[in-house]
Amino acid sequence: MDATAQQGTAPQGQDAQTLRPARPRPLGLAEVARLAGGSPAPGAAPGPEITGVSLDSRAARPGDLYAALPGARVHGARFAADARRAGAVAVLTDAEGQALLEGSGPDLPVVVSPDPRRAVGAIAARVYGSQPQDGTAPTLFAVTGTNGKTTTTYFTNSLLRALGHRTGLIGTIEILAGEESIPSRLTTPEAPHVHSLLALMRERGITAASMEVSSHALEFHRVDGVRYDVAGFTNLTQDHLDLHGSMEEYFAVKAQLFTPERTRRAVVLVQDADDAWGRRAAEHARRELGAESVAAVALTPGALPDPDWTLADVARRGVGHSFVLRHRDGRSLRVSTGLPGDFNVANAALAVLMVVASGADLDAVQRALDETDPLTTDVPGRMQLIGTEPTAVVDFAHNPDALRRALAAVEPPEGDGRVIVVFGATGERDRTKRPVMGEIAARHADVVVVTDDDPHDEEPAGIREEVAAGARAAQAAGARAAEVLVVAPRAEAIRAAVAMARPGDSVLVAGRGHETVQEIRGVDHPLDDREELRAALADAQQGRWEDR
Ligand SMILES: CC(=O)N[C@H]1[C@@H](OP(=O)(O)OP(=O)(O)OC[C@H]2O[C@@H](n3ccc(=O)[nH]c3=O)[C@H](O)[C@@H]2O)O[C@H](CO)[C@@H](O)[C@@H]1O[C@H](C)C(=O)N[C@@H](C)C(=O)N[C@H](CCC(=O)O)C(=O)O
Ligand SMILES: Nc1ncnc2c1ncn2[C@@H]1O[C@H](COP(=O)(O)OP(=O)(O)OP(=O)(O)O)[C@@H](O)[C@H]1O
Repeated sequence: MDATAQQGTAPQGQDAQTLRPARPRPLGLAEVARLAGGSPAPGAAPGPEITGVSLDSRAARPGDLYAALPGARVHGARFAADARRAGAVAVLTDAEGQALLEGSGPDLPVVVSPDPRRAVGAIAARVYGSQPQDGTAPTLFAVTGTNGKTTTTYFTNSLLRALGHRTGLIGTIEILAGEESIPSRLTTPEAPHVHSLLALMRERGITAASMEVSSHALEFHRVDGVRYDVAGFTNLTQDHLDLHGSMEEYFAVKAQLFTPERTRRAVVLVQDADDAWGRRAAEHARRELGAESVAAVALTPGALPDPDWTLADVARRGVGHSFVLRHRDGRSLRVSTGLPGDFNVANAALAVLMVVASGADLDAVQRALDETDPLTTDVPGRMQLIGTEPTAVVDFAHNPDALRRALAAVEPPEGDGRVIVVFGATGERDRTKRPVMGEIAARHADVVVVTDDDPHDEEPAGIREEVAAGARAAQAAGARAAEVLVVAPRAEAIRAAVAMARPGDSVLVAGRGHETVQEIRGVDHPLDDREELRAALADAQQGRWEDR
């Protein structure tokens, strides 16, 4: 999977980078310097007021402050001349950037800050007026956690719409700030885009918005200057250790969202008594925000000693589930979702309780749930059912926990069908999860077909081998898988899986979900798992007819 894949159906040229609110609030450089905790560089002319912010020269617009940030590969100061050509009127940078600009930099006023990335959010919030305290800003929901963010934001949005809101959305699949879908390149956009989108939503009369907040977003200050009305925590399991180094650090970054600076209220899911991260998230949120501002949710009995809400009466309803949410004061809600997987029970519970935490009337929420079934909304590439004989599902599971749960969700009910899984691992990202995912596949599937995900600049065969090694080791230790195959390219692997499948089997194509391009050595190749799976199923069907 690759969060940078382009999606959506917006008119050409519209994306989070180009959309800006119509009425920015011009800001003088002295104020910029104050917000940045820095100072205008010696000798800099007072400079004009800024009307926008960009941290990428390629997205700079006339009147912008160009934030020239130190990057992993290069310092943004190297692109200050490009930003100026695009119309930027001032530069915000650090001491290293200032040194780079001296002599060869463009003739623009420079504000020097000890930590310019940290300042961008506050400046963008001011210049775009993204969250004024006059009641015109949309009620804002954030969802964080390793898995379930996209699904939960779609559920939240759908329920809010059922309650009569005009809604906005910012996430991995798309951005909705009006009628059209805007392509999304990141799960959480950069701070200037977050603030400009929130301001745009306000201008467009959107009354409630949900957004995904990734750990990258918190680490890179992308949501600084935003205060949410309700923040939700789905779960924490292994992912992104390449960025965070350890689970402890990963948790610490996520926990930042549950502080008074960033949210008024919180809803935290705790899976079971072994869910140490969920418990810690609940304790942390209660400590930071006050117990009365936190709804801690026990998804199973004993998950928490003192839950605010508990989940009860979970029952299958079609491919999905129905369940009841009970508050310790006796209030309750009947909820159902048509999306498969026990994890979608958790996502649905979180969405409903976030809306309740925002102040929605419980009876109105119950009516909306009963009358419009809002949690049966489609979520592209998330447990998306492509065929029924065999059961053929495309899912975005791209880390160990998600893969394990997605495999459990496609288990044939009678137990006589097989589970066939096709998946790979992303190049240049968390290598430690490759053998772990291989092992999980071998333990929960009968046939494992290892293939490519987004290799990026890494050698694909090596990635496949690391995944397959985990599967084979588990197989040797007696795991369920009868076969472990390595097939590339991915379209071939999908065909191979479908060719093997009998009508009672399940085929899960995991890892890429809604994505429509595969990036190999800097080149995007069109590839949509849903189309490939559909085509393979149609061909197999045709073959069966011809054999008759
Ligand atoms: C690993 C990571 O997150 N990197 C982020 C980081 O990039 P970087 O430090 O490598 O930047 P760089 O290429 O060295 O460039 C330095 C600076 O020069 C600027 N620049 C660069 C070139 C140019 O022509 N003009 C220009 O202005 C860049 O905008 C940057 O500010 O800073 C950039 C902006 O300052 C981010 O856009 C970039 O995110 C990249 C695009 C990315 O792909 N991030 C992914 C991993 C990500 O954030 N994913 C999470 C979700 C993950 C998940 O849950 O699965 C997400 O929220 O999407
Ligand atoms: N609550 C959950 N717990 C565990 N796994 C989940 C949960 N919800 C969804 N999943 C699995 O994780 C995959 C990704 O789901 P979703 O896109 O909703 O999460 P996400 O947090 O937005 O992921 P990403 O940040 O990578 O975009 C799904 O396709 C499914 O396999």
